[in-house]
Amino acid sequence: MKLKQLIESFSSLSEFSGVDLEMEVTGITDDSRNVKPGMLFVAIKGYQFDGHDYIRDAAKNGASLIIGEAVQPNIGDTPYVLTKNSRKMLGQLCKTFYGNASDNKIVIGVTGTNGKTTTCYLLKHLLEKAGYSTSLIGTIEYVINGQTSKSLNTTPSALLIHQMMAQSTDQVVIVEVSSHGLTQYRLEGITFDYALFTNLQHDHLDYHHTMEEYFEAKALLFDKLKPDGKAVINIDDTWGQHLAQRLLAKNVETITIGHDEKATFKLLSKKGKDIQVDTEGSVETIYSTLIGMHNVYNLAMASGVIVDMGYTIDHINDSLKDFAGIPGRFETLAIIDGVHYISDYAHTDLALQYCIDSIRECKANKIIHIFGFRGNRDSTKRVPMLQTSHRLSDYTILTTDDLNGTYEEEMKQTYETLVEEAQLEDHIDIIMDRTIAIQEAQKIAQPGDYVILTGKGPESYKEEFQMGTHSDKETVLQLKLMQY
Ligand SMILES: CC(=O)N[C@H]1[C@@H](OP(=O)(O)OP(=O)(O)OC[C@H]2O[C@@H](n3ccc(=O)[nH]c3=O)[C@H](O)[C@@H]2O)O[C@H](CO)[C@@H](O)[C@@H]1O[C@H](C)C(=O)N[C@@H](C)C(=O)N[C@H](CCC(=O)O)C(=O)O
Ligand SMILES: Nc1ncnc2c1ncn2[C@@H]1O[C@H](COP(=O)(O)OP(=O)(O)OP(=O)(O)O)[C@@H](O)[C@H]1O
Repeated sequence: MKLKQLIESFSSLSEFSGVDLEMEVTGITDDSRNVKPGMLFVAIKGYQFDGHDYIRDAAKNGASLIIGEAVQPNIGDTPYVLTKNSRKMLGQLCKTFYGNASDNKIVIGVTGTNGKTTTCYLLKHLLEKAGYSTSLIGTIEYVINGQTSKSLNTTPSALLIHQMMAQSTDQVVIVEVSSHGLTQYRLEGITFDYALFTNLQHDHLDYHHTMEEYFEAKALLFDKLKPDGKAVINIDDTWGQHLAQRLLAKNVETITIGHDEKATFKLLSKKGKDIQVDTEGSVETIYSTLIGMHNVYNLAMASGVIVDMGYTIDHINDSLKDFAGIPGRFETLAIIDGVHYISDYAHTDLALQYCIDSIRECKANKIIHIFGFRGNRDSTKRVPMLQTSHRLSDYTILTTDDLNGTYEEEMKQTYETLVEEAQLEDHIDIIMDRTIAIQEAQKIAQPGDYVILTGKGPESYKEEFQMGTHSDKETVLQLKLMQY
């Protein structure tokens, strides 16, 4: 594609003055190692590396044009464009290079602290049952045209996301939208038909610093709605209420979900797993297959979209009958000697509350909760999470999650301090080897008890443990084998 075609939609072309606009651009990358002759290289100042340090490598590899935020480096004949925001520029260029793909599909973005993955999988299932082919880009995997690949980020880089959008021949693309992705312009140039907000809870404050900053990051998704795009907001969440008010003031069509009298998709009551809803005057029941109040919200959010697309609650009920659930989201790993082993990806205080309450819904005798905190991540959520675990479960075992470079001994000391700070004395233990912690739980559990493992979900262990297993599921299945 010629450079002039690539930038013709830009409002200002002054940055490109002096550059040959007739040049052919054969590809775009922000990684010097991937530059091939004729490609355009965008230098990004990152958290780990600075792409500007690799500009000479990119030129040596044959880049036709280099774009960056630093003053012109000495790179011989290779033209250089100075821009204010390389990340944004990367998204804008990719949008045109990959054919404005999101403009021509139904694109649904789901953001919020918790429930993104679950809501996305519910949406995928309900849409496929309605006959739509559906791509999914999220935390667990990327699924494009039925082909699955490993997820690198919940929201991938602008380059990857535009490439996947173009590659997808599916009618719908569902995107899990992280606040990191939004603030890093990974979604620049992507437009949405539906944008969903599940909730905002205390998390990622190592990155966003304050809840207000975190909220504003999430709110950026709603600026990316197509002109006739719609917002779907959980207004039982106070941040959701705030967002809905803001969007309604801007005349953005907004579907509100919640118990509030004013909600467009009103939640009336929950009996067991069944949810009674009022969709603009018509009261119906959704026969859910999912446990827990949090999943009432997730299902209501997905249903809000499906109903708006013209499908009935009957369609939702028929479709839910064979919904298989989601790996590591309240997943039963095994039942050994009458003891249930559950894996859940809860990593906030409220998620833990929902998760442990869900086990109570299953009529558990005793609940043994095993979890840990990630090294070098938001530490302000640790005390409330520990207090919640101790209050709602019968026995808490603190163990290792990903250490992310923190020494195990240091994390152990952190745990000891946390236990002291939270003034917890009984029914709590610290066992740093995650596999041994699970084995110890097995020793004390009785038939009818539940052992709940939170934090890791289906993810592989980053650390090595005594049993040599690589995930909570493998550990539990190994214990089952050892038993018989
Ligand atoms: C801190 C952070 O968010 N980093 C993300 C960011 O990396 P970055 O842009 O800072 O990249 P970098 O590695 O410092 O490199 C800078 C530049 O130098 C270039 N480079 C580097 C080396 C070289 O030889 N040549 C070269 O050109 C790189 O290609 C890059 O363009 O952009 C990358 C591409 O989009 C992301 O993969 C990467 O995610 C890292 C791996 C990460 O762990 N991020 C987490 C915090 C995250 O984003 N999480 C959210 C989910 C959060 C949730 O649970 O809700 C997510 O969306 O995944
Ligand atoms: N609507 C919700 N409200 C609060 N907690 C929830 C909700 N939905 C799920 N959870 C809890 O959060 C955990 C993660 O759920 P899910 O993967 O759907 O969220 P997520 O937003 O995609 O998180 P991540 O991006 O970290 O994967 C679940 O295992 C459950 O404990």
